[in-house]
Parts: sequence; C-alpha cells; structure tokens
Amino acid sequence: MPPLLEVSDLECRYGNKVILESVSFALNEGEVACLLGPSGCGKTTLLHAIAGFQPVYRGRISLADSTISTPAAITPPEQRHIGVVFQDYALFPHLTVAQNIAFGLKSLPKAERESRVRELLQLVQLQSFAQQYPHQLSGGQQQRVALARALAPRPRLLLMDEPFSNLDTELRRSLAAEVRHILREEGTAAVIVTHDRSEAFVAGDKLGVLSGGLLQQWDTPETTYRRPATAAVARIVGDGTLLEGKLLQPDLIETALGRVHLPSAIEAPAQQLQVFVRSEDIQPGEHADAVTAQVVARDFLGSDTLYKFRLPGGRIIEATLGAEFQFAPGSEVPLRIVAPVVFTP
Ligand SMILES: Nc1ncnc2c1ncn2[C@@H]1O[C@H](COP(=O)(O)OP(=O)(O)OP(=O)(O)O)[C@@H](O)[C@H]1O
Repeated sequence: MPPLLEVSDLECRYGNKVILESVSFALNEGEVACLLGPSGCGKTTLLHAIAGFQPVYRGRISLADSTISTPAAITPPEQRHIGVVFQDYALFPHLTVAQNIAFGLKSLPKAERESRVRELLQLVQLQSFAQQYPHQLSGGQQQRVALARALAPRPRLLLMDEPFSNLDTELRRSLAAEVRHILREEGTAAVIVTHDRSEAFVAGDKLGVLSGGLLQQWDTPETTYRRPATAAVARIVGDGTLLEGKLLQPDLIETALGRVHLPSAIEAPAQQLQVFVRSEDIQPGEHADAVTAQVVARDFLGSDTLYKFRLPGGRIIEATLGAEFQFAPGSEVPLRIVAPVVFTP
C-alpha cells in the first residue's frame, strides 16, 4: 500500500533564510508520528507546510497519492481534508462541548451529526460534559474537546502542534498516551509536534528528529533511542555525554571513561571517534576496562540518584545510578561504559 503522506526533498524558506532542507519521509495509514527537536528547528514550519499554510521552495508533499504542495502549485488548506489541533485549543467559547464537536459536521443530516458527536464524546470520555462550556473544563478536558472536534469530520490526517504544552508534566504524559489510543480507535494518522521527548516516545509509532534544518532521523522511537543516526539525535533523545574515542583495535575504543569493547568491528575504521554515553549506561564496579572517578555531587531523584563524577582527565560526567549504589561526595569509584553509541566521522 502506498504511504498516506509522503514528503520528498522538501525545502522551506522565510525570505532567503533556509529553514528546512532535504526533508523526506513517509507516513502510512493509521500511523502516528511525532516531530521532536530544539526550539526554532522548523517543526511548526514543517507542520504548516503539510497543512498548506506554508509554501514550499523545493520538493513535494503528497497525500493519498495526490500532490498537494510543490513550488509551482499548492492545494488550499480547506481542500486537503487535514485536521489541525493547536496548542491553545482554540475552542469556541460561546458553544457547548457538543456544539464545538459538531462544528465541522454541518453538512451531515441531524441524526447522523448527533450520532457522530455522541461517538466522539464517548471516545474522549466527556459524555457528562456535553452541555458544559469550554471555560467550565480543565485544560486537559479542553484539549480532548479540541481533539474530538478535529476528528469529527474524519480527516485523512491530523496535525497537532504542541498539543500538551499548556498542561502540567503528569497530565501531559497521560494525555499523550490517551491521544495515541484515541487515534488508534479512529484509525486516523497524525503528525504531532513536541519538544518533550517522553511525550514523543509515548505517542509516536514513528519519531522524526529535526535539528539544524535537517530531518536527522525518521524511525521508531525505540530504534532512534538505541541507534541514533547522529550525535545531535543522541543528545535530543536522551541525556548523556559525548566523549572523544580512540580506536585501539577494530572492536576496542579508549575514552576518558575507560575502554569500550564493541560487539562487532567498526568498518572503515577511523582513529578518532565520538562515543555518546547515556547517564544510565555507566556502571560502577571493579573491571579491567574501568577508570577511577571521583564523586563531586549527588542529587537524590527518588528511585535513582544522579551523580556527577570527575574523570581522571578532569571531565565531569553525569551517571544515573539505582538505589543499590550509595557513594559519598569525594569518594573514588571505578566506572565503565556498558552500552556506548559510537559515531564515526
Ligand atoms: N514568519 C516568519 N518569518 C521569518 N522567520 C520565521 C517565521 N516564522 C518562523 N521563523 C523562523 O523559522 C525558524 C523555525 O521556526 P519554527 O516555528 O518552525 O520552529 P519550531 O521548531 O516549531 O520552534 P518552537 O519549538 O520554538 O515552536 C525559526 O528560526 C524562526 O525564527
């Protein structure tokens, strides 16, 4: 089956400023993708290009086999059958929850319209709020109404721009999981912009990582976390430290945090490499590959403790250790890397 959404070699500019370059990816029917990246990297610009609000300078966007954007021709947003949910919900304050959801269903006969509204109220679990007004709802409830309103006309694709950013951390994560469930139930494909990696991990079948105007990786969240394509991706999807590495043998690297044995030899080996070490992939304990580091600070986080260690060369690194490890500031601890991510130049 051809992909639902296909973005090919897309370039977007504001004036002469290139915002996105060579962006290509495909989204299948029913898939949810999250776009993750630092502030200003072009996430909203990409979403607006898909929605039809943003012209494209080069490349092509296709939806269900029709080309909807090229530099020469652009299908207007209202003809794309794409739903959009904004950060600020943008509900109509003078309409009830049920009327908000029914807003895009004016062309349907009354009975069908009412049945679709009931179905959506149930899907977002707001049946008892049908006659309330938006100001009588919490932020999370308002966002669920906005989602129901956007899904009501059965769009081919739903775009959500930072949909959870006005909510507190706890609610954000649970709503991200709920939105994924709702989209699955409806079978609606979606692209969700976020700058919160845990939201992206929870909500997305696919994760697109943008940085420096480029789509650095388009993959499942798990693969992106385990095998980041670039050092920029590694930093965006997880906390850690980038260390210089020297290749001693095709499968052995020396770093300031000890030696690292690789599961397989590096092809076309270069002498100098970069090794990204996540804070949870540092293991204390005597070992031939370990170096002795000094505890400079510790912060109790609940189930884990975040330690700052000074390595023999003076570099400070962070390690997240479980409750079985208790080290006092000033003490010396042998440390080694257990799951490195290696980047060749
Ligand atoms: N109308 C505009 N005119 C000129 N430059 C713009 C315009 N809108 C956005 N930009 C620039 O384009 C770049 C990308 O902006 P965009 O809003 O797409 O980023 P973002 O990744 O969504 O950021 P954030 O996470 O902060 O919302 C930024 O450098 C921004 O300053």
